Amino acid sequence: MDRLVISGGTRLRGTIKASGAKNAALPILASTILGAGECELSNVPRVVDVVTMIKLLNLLGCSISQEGDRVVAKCDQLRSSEAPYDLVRTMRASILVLGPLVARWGEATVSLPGGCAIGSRPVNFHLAGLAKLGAEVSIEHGYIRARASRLKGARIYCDVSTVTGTENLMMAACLADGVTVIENAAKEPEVGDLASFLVKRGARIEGAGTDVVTIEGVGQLHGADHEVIPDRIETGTYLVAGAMTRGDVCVESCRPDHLESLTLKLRACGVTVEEGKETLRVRCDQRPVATDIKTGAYPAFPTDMQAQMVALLAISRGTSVVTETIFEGRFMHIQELQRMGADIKIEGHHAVVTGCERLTGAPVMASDLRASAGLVLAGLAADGVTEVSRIYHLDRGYERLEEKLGALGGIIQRQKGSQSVKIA
Ligand SMILES: CC(=O)N[C@H]1[C@@H](OP(=O)(O)OP(=O)(O)OC[C@H]2O[C@@H](n3ccc(=O)[nH]c3=O)[C@H](O)[C@@H]2O)O[C@H](CO)[C@@H](O)[C@@H]1O
Ligand SMILES: C=C(OP(=O)(O)O)C(=O)O
Repeated sequence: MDRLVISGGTRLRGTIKASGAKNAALPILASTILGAGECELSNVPRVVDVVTMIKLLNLLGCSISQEGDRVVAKCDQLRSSEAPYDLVRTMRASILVLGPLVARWGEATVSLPGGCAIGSRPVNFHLAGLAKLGAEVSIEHGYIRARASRLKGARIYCDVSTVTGTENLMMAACLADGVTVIENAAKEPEVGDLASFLVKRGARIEGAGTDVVTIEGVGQLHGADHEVIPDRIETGTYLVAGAMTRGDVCVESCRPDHLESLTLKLRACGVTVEEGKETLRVRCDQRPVATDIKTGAYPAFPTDMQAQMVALLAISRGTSVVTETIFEGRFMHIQELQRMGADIKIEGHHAVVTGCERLTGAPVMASDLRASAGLVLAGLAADGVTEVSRIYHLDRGYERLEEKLGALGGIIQRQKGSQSVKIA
């Protein structure tokens, strides 16, 4: 298994470009099932989750090819309506083929996503919503089975705002008879990006990006071209890296308006943040100061940036309270940060972080995608060498991470399998 070996203590400086958003590209790719006609997508990140989604769609009968950041997709016929456990267990977002398959082909068999290191992640709202749209839904032998000769528009209220749940139901409703209204819909920018793509393909959707989305079903969707929005979590990760290493980092081709909850908190920590139209630059020449963080649904502070901010607060002046409200098991990075000298106590869904002057490099183990990112940032700011193992989690969602950090002056190398790397 690959590991990252990081020699900490270098101030990161320079400019890098944001990649396309994984969490927008995945539902957009899944939505290609909804109609015939070629779709050309650009700014698609080259990450393992995208490769997995393309593999799954090809298995179902779509024809998808990727070259660089461009993907050409066509879905004229279906070979299978089953998303097998082997693929779904590696990527929870595979659940996103459920709504499109039922809507276009009348049936779907999708493995229930496996357990995940960030807590229980039920899909009950996806299933209840599909049932409201008239699908017959059951769970058999670990698989969700859904059938409907034609879905029918309905009013769907989600008790909790769910990102992939909203996306699944919005896609399904595009081909339903009549009007669907999703209430307490997720407002994340990735939901809005999916809706823009669907509208280009002939869907009738209003209100995406607000908590009430209205979809009027149409007979079919056609092909369209689309550029995926920049990845706000990847952007945020590099900004926090700049701040933690007392550096000067600029991320280009990003969306500052999608990152306001983060830039507000970075400023509260004493970091200088400059916003351009499509750029964000952070500068920090002293120890950041403590601030409290509470994760929540967009536009609140993203849970996907929590681990990275905990790493920053671990070296800040003062004590911060970090409250995780979305996933109960999303503090796995804390135990590893403690191994690097961080002073953090977990009290239920709060982490009390008392900043220390310096972290010290150590071997640490990644438990999920953003926990891994938090550990990499801690390693960049720490004294000495940090080895982050199980980085297959990182590869799910960060494109060319070592290359981008290396371009900023970070000393970071990938160690393949049992190979050992010496860092001067
Ligand atoms: C591929 C993708 O876009 N992943 C993102 C998506 O995940 P994902 O869409 O899985 O997360 P949700 O928005 O669904 O989860 C939000 C909350 O709702 C709960 N819930 C969700 C669905 C359901 O049927 N029942 C239920 O109880 C979850 O347990 C969680 O507590 O949003 C999360 C929250 O911003 C992010 O961390 C993930 O990066
Ligand atoms: C949790 C994440 O992804 P997923 O929902 O695909 O597990 C993430 O992107 O941080």
